[in-house]
Amino acid sequence: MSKEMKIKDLSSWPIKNTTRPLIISGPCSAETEEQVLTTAKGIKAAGIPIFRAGIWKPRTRPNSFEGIGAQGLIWLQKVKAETGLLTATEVANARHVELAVGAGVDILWIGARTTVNPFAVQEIADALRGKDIPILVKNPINPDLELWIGAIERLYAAGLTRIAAIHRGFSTYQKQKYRNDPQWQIPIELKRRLPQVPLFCDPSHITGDRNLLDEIAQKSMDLNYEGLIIESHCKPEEAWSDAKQQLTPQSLQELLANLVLRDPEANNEVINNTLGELRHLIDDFDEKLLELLENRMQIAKTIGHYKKENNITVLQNKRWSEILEKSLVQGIKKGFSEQFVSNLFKAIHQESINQQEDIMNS
Ligand SMILES: O=C(O)C(=O)C[C@]1(C(=O)O)C=C[C@@H](O)C=C1
Repeated sequence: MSKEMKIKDLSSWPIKNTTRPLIISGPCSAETEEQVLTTAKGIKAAGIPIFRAGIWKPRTRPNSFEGIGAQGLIWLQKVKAETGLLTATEVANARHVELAVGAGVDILWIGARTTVNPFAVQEIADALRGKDIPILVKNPINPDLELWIGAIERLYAAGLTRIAAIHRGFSTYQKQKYRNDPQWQIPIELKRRLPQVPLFCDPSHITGDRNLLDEIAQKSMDLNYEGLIIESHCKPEEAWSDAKQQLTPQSLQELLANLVLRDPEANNEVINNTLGELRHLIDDFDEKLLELLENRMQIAKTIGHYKKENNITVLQNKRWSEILEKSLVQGIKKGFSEQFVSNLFKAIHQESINQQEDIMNS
């Protein structure tokens, strides 16, 4: 179903100017009427067209602030009336949909903790049947592309056509540089599979740190994302949730002004020819890489037959450790990341194991 989904681009959203990147910003949570309206005025002054605020907050621990609830929707109505901004909020069940749509919220999003649950997504899709409101789907907290696509398909099947995706990173067990691991290959694969779905980056949730927002926002622009959803607050350090990752509308305006926007494609013959020649060289190397891998695999298969005849196990842990360690040293010297060399050789080794297993069992 994915390929055939006729999802409309951002020009179909009720916004006058959808030049890339489309920005959605506002506080993590609506806290007070004053905080919502003051932040919204800052967002308006920063030239941002869509104001976001969490009304219902799914929090990891029950003693955290879990959102102001439905009364916050009245504040969003005031934002609309006083600033003309479009409003957006998160929905996690049919009741949220009913209340948010009833209050005139313009855009909805489904959070990462909801995308993981097909029952919840289906409930939201059913509640939205017949209402083609723009909706954004955050990636699930676990790195499962199929769940992310599945949520988009459920909404599309309910008749929604203005669906976008939000990349907010993936939960990790150990604390790393970022709060949520970006795992860029997953949104890149989403773009390959569903090129028609506009993709937003959420640097606030990826980084968890306002000092790191700019590098993630820039990277997402270099990967050709269509939009950014970034949390902002009139007094970020006093925020009731996610205080470290929010920034003032003024700082956000500076961050956006510093983004370098590059063209998705070259529309100049000289550039296209040069790229064409270089890509030709890449094609040649890719072919050679596959030939080399084929030759390597021939040897692994010969070893497989020999192991079978002599009743030796497929996995040779000591030899495999030697290969990995030596390749890491050599690969890092050549300027590759440890992660890349490790992933590459693990994939090669796994394929060797699979092919030797076939030989053993044939
Ligand atoms: O050295 C071997 O015994 C092999 O079968 C080759 C090979 C490899 O592909 O590098 C494959 C499986 C073993 O676990 C170790 C290494």
